[in-house]
Amino acid sequence: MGKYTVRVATGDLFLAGSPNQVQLWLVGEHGEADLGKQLPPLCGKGEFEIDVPLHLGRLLMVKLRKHAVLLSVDWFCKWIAVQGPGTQGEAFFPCYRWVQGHRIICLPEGTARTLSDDPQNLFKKYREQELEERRKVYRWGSWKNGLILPIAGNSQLDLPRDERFLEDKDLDFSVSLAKALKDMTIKGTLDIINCVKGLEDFKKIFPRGKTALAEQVHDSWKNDAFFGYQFLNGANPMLLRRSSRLPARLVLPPGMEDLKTQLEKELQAGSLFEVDFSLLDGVKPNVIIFKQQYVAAPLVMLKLQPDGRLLPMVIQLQPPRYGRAPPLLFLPSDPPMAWLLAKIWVRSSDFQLHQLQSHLLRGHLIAEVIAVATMRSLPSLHPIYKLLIPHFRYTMAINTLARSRLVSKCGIFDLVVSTGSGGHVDILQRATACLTYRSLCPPDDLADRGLLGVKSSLYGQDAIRLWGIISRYVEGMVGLFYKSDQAVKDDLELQAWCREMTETGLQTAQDRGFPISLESRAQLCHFVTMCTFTCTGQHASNHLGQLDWYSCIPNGPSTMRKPPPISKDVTEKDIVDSLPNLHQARMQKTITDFLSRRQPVMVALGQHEEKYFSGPEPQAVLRQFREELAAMDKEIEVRNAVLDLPYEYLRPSMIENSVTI
Ligand SMILES: CCCCC/C=C\C[C@@H](/C=C/C=C\C/C=C\CCCC(=O)O)OO
Ligand SMILES: [Fe+2]
Repeated sequence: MGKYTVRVATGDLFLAGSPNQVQLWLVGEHGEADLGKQLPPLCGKGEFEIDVPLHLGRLLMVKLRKHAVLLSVDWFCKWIAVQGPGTQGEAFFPCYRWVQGHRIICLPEGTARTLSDDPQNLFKKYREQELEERRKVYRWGSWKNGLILPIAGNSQLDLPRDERFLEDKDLDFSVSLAKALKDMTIKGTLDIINCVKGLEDFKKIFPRGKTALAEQVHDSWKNDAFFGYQFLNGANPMLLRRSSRLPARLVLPPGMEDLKTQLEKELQAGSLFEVDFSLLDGVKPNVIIFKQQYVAAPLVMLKLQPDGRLLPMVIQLQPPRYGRAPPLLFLPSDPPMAWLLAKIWVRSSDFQLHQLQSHLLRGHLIAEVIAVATMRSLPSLHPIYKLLIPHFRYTMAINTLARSRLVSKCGIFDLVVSTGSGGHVDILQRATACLTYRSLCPPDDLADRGLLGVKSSLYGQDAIRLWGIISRYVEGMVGLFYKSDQAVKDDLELQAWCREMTETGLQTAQDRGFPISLESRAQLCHFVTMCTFTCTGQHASNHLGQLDWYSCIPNGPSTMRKPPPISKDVTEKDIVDSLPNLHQARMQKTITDFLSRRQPVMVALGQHEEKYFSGPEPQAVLRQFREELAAMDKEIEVRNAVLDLPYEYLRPSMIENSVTI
């Protein structure tokens, strides 16, 4: 018994408060005290003192219930802190979610606990009730067969309120989208008088890139070294791989002996690389306003020069077909327009696989599976929940928007992308079928692609560096709560979480290397590091480059309006007639600029303010994480300062703490 001081923190945004009164209970190990209806939770922080006649002992949780006389108004509660007998300083009860309706909400004290950390089962019932409720609220949906599962819901309003954009994000997204679409409409009306007769006209109509790098793309996109560089450090660094043999599909017609000799020489030297777009082979192209669009499935062979440049050696635009003459091979020595059109076809193919496989699937959709599986399987007391929850912010919301407005029927893909109107779903299904666990873990992925130690792969260097920092952060936290491999095996909540992700969310992905159980602390750390990296660095490295590399339409055509060339007799008009028309180009630029603009409402990696963990040790681990991120950020800044083409997409200060756009 004694005097307790209670502090209540409401969300900072305007709509976070509520006029409703809130009833509080203090739950200790020896008893429970009803504090009655205390201050209405207005914005900001509230505090009150109260005498409690009972001996509560150590405080385990705070319970709260909102009372509405007339109108129930949701309240965003950040946290509650209590000081008094038995709290050893101030006990902290994290919440960081909306309090809705009149249900009693239980907020356990912030110390992370696995089931084995609760030998008296003081929290067992609470954990079970919380998960039972979460499974009702966070339900797996289904968008298309053969894909990993999304959250159920067709719009943000179908999502749990905790997953929807808060008002600042919502306002920024809506206002900037409306402005972008307005600008597109206004400039689009001028397109009636504009016409693109030559490639330079694209530059006149879309004069300036929004960044210094975008400006360089506008100037240098035709250059072979620039073309090769993009496979290392461009918008889509996920397809390049070192050749271990000449690809079977690369049939060299007679007269190409020199090329064969050069390819073999590079192969023997270990400097031959390839980018194979076979995943696009046979994808049904879109028809846009009754006009057939076109898709190809190129193969590019490149050589890594001693100076670090990656130069294209040959482009094959389509795979060989049985019973037909070998496909034409395009060479740097070909007539300039023919070679340029071949490169443009590769760029358009890269746009398709980048946006669908590298960005949407391996960034957005995997992050969503991680988020939904966690919300369905780990209670808020669990250390892995506390570790991962900051990396889920807005992901379900942005993906629901993508499914309803981007890859939906009559969405952006149908309107302006050559793989729209169903081809995009086919590509997602094919990409899902070959999605491996190793490919989501840069140390394994880069090893498998022969990119470890390649100095000109800045993406690779930064990805490995960031993976290491995240890995140490995860190990630091896991080490606090799991003292043996057996403790990992014995954690039934953790095992259920892993299985829910792999078997349900990822749709029996154990066939592709994903674990369905966690047998050791090392395996747990690797898995949680993959989750954290995917929600942060993986998405950022495939999202941020759009602004730089796709603002120059010929460098990333979202569609092609003529079939791939079957001769080298190519004119500039053939190229212009193949590229997106002005309306398509303007829409592409509008959407990619809108999506990839630097987000004003943004939490950078590791910089979340929410305090989910109580206790000095987890805070120390988080502090160390932030120090390592800051060091990496500074070193990238110094490195980039002397580079003609700076690589920024894995700079910690540029990486969002979750997938939010
Ligand atoms: C043409 C670019 C396509 C990029 C697709 C890749 C990943 C998904 C993207 C998320 C987008 C989410 C929502 C988009 C919402 C609205 C776009 C405007 C459509 C409209 O005008 O209705 O990653 O950033
Ligand atoms: Fe994105």
